[in-house]
Amino acid sequence: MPVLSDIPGRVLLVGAGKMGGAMLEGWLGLGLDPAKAAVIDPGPPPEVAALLEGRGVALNPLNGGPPSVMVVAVKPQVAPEVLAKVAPLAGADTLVVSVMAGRTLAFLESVFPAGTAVVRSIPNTPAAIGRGVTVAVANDAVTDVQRRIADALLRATGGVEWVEDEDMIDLATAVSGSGPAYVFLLAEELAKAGAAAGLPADLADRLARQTVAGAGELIARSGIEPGVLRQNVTSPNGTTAAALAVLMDANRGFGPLLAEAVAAAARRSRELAG
Ligand SMILES: NC(=O)C1=CN([C@@H]2O[C@H](COP(=O)(O)OP(=O)(O)OC[C@H]3O[C@@H](n4cnc5c(N)ncnc54)[C@H](O)[C@@H]3O)[C@@H](O)[C@H]2O)C=CC1
Ligand SMILES: O=C(O)[C@@H]1CCC=N1
Repeated sequence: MPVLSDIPGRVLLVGAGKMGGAMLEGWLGLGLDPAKAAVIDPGPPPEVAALLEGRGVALNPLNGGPPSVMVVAVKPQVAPEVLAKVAPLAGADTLVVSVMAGRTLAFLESVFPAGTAVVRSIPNTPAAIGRGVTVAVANDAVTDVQRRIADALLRATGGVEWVEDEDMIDLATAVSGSGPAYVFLLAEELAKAGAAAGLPADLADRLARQTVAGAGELIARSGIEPGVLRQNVTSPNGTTAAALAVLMDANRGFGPLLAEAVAAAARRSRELAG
């Protein structure tokens, strides 16, 4: 696997918000030369602006020649307008890596010259602490070397799963791309339920956060399947069994609710294709 310091030429990041900023931080942390990175963004958030200034990464450079990689991390809704402006900066050998939800390989190929190498991917926000997971698909123009470069850039924020079938990206968006929000909602609602049941609200909040964080870490570190970890909490006819009878209800439990949520997110991803 190439290390980031080996990437030839420049890496141009278009859109350095939550996701683009987290990726850039990961790249610089893993050895990408700041002089070989550049950002196009009319208004990056203050913490990203500070990172750019602190590390000497060029913001909105007027020249520099075609980058070897252009990473696109603007909102999918503004993609046509933004890409119309930045596409001319790409050269024949530029690899385009998109992290935009919904925007398809066909859309991206329509914006850049025929034959442009394009990777469509979907990361998630634990990328900010190097614990993200990204699912990626490459078009036929992507060379082996370019795929390894894309892999190294995406892997700077966590794991990477490559798929061959682009339809999997909409489904992955609904599971891992949006998934952190489902887990954060669980922490919010668990705290609320605890407070409603009579715990002091601040204690309920601390217990819920620590429970979600600790349970996630246990999955990560133990390597034990979530179903087995669940059973390890569940004493026969005990308190957990009483709660799970509600949460695992075939009609109104987590199962059917999450299936509906995942289907809604995947549908929205397909709508964003534009
Ligand atoms: N936040 C998330 O959980 C995930 C986001 N994504 C994708 O990442 C992309 C970015 O999302 P976020 O970082 O959350 O949004 P964000 O709003 O934090 O960042 C977008 C950035 O684009 C910049 N921007 C706006 N107009 C621009 C222009 N004309 N040229 C260059 N930059 C411009 C904004 O100033 C902002 O810094 C989206 O396409 C989203 O679908 C993908 C997976 C997860
Ligand atoms: O909500 C969204 O559209 C983006 C994509 C996945 C997570 N956030």
